[in-house]
Amino acid sequence: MNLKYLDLLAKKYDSEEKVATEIINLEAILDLPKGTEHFVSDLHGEYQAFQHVLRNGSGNVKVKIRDLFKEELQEKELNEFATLVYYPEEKLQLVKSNFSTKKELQEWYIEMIERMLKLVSYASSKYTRSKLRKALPVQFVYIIEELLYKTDEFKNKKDYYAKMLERIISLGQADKLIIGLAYTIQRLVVDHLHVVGDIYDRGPAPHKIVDTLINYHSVDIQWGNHDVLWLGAFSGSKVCLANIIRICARYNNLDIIEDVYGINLRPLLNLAEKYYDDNPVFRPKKISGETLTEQEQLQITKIHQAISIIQFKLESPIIKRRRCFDMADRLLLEKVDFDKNEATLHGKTYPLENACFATINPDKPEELLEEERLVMEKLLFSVQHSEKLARHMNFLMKKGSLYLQYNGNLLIHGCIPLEENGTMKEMEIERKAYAGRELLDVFESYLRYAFAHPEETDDFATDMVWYLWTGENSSLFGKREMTTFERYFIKDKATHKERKNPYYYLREDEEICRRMLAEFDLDPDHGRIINGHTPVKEIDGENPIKANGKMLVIDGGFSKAYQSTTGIAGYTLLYNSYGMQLVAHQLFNSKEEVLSNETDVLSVKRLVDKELERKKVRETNIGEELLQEISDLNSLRKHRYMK
Ligand SMILES: O=P(O)(O)OC[C@H]1O[C@](O)(COP(=O)(O)O)[C@@H](O)[C@@H]1O
Ligand SMILES: [Mn+2]
Repeated sequence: MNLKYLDLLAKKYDSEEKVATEIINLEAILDLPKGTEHFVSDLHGEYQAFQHVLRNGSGNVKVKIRDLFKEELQEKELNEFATLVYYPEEKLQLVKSNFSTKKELQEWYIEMIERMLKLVSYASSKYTRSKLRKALPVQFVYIIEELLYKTDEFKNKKDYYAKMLERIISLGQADKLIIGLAYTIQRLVVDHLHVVGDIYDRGPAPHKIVDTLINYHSVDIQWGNHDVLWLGAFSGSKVCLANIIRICARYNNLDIIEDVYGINLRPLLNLAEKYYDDNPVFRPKKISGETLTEQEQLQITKIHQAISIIQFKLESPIIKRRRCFDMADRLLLEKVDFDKNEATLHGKTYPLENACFATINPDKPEELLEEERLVMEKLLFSVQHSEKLARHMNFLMKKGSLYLQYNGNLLIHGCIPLEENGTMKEMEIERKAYAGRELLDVFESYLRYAFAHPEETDDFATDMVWYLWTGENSSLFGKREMTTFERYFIKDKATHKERKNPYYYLREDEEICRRMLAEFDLDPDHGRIINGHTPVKEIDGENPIKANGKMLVIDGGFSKAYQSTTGIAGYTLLYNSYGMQLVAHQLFNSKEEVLSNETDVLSVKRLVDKELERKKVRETNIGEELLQEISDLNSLRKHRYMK
């Protein structure tokens, strides 16, 4: 063992007793049941729905409430109490106005605080006291601990506890205590959160999701193609930047760019006003509940066209300079006959609809107008100087990766590109062929390089980030082509098809999933692959549990825009010491609805697997780290203290 390291360790544990105490503590933790993991994916800016799933722990809070109180409370009371735990601030306001006397309110407070304490105690039963302490609201740690650990066998302290509760109320602290306890409960029911990609795009508040994650006690992220698009823009890729603005315009979310991240869209708007007019296919999508004036709609429609054309222009030079991307068939502007207004794709000629090509020079279709070039320069400058975006993107980098092996499972947003015959698909990058895990590692190293060098905007690494968004071999995209251009301009739906990588049907095959797990050094007998990215169409009877349980697809579509195709409002997954459960969530409208109706959004659980023996911390990733720490401490003990 490295002596310097032992010296360092000896500073922290400077007596034999301290070493022994820590060893005993860590060994005890190893035998505790494994903490609950919570998996979510494809949040797509749906902050409120995400909040709801977090707050109810995918139904876990309700289960615990039921376990504890089903004998003494009616269904209605159980629901009311659950709502108080999910949304304490709002619920307190609603309830308090119902009481006519102070006494009634006081009794209610006492009852709620006692129930909450019971729930905290139950939800924390598999944690150490020290871990629970960290989850308690700091300002009330002392009081809560006193109340939680009241061992009042001799009834000596009865008055003492009653007095304490009374004083909490009379000193006006009851609301704060209830709120603090509610958040403690939310935190205790989930030990660790995995976000399997696609936080950004389509929905209105991805930034609020990221802020929530930044404050979350324990989380990791597997980037989705949409997240990588934002990372790409921040890393200097103008084509990624054009894409994020295009998608925000399409879904009427430009305020994320302007108001949230402080990026000035005025230059783009000026350009758009100059060259574009109304165009039905570029009108912002209408998601229920939103109202826009005609003028606002028109403005967005123009911006949407301006940025889409810039995007298509920016794609061409990249495709040309990066032969290994093998995307020549996506040089779409070159396939257009601007006089006849038609395009020839794969030997077939199609008329173009909704044309808006005023800024295109037919002889050099990829060339940006000077005005367009300047707009993009300015946009990139503000993107790279937005403090808030920097904070959010840095967080995505710090907590994120392309894939993750965690407690025996493989978490990945999209796919592992495969050939039809099930072998790993190769891609040649800078004269070397990569496939499977190696390919993903290479992708990730380019992304990290691009992010670390935002001033390099046209280098290979930055282009590669765009490839991760849209390239055939991208593990995040997993389709042969992205037919954005065709969907805007060609009527024939056959051209809109995006052919999926064979992975998407081969993943039904257990043997293939086993091989992929082995590729990532995971045990095929116990591991599973957890995917997001492709909405599971419950409506059509699609099953999210595939390959005999080796493959779980949890994109049920938080995205409002996609709910009509999936029929539900998202899947999440829970993995506790007893096994794994898939949770299907019914449509979530708003927290106001939950608060007023007391109806929790229905969550249907499906057992994926039941552990024969309760899983312990010892068998987890954290367990492995603890075992290493214990072995280090034992060395310290041997070499420093046993003389
Ligand atoms: O529905 P929209 O906004 O047009 O987006 C469609 C595009 O989104 C994609 O599905 C990628 O987004 P997802 O990762 O959410 O599937 C592309 O394949 C497709 O071209
Ligand atoms: Mn995706």
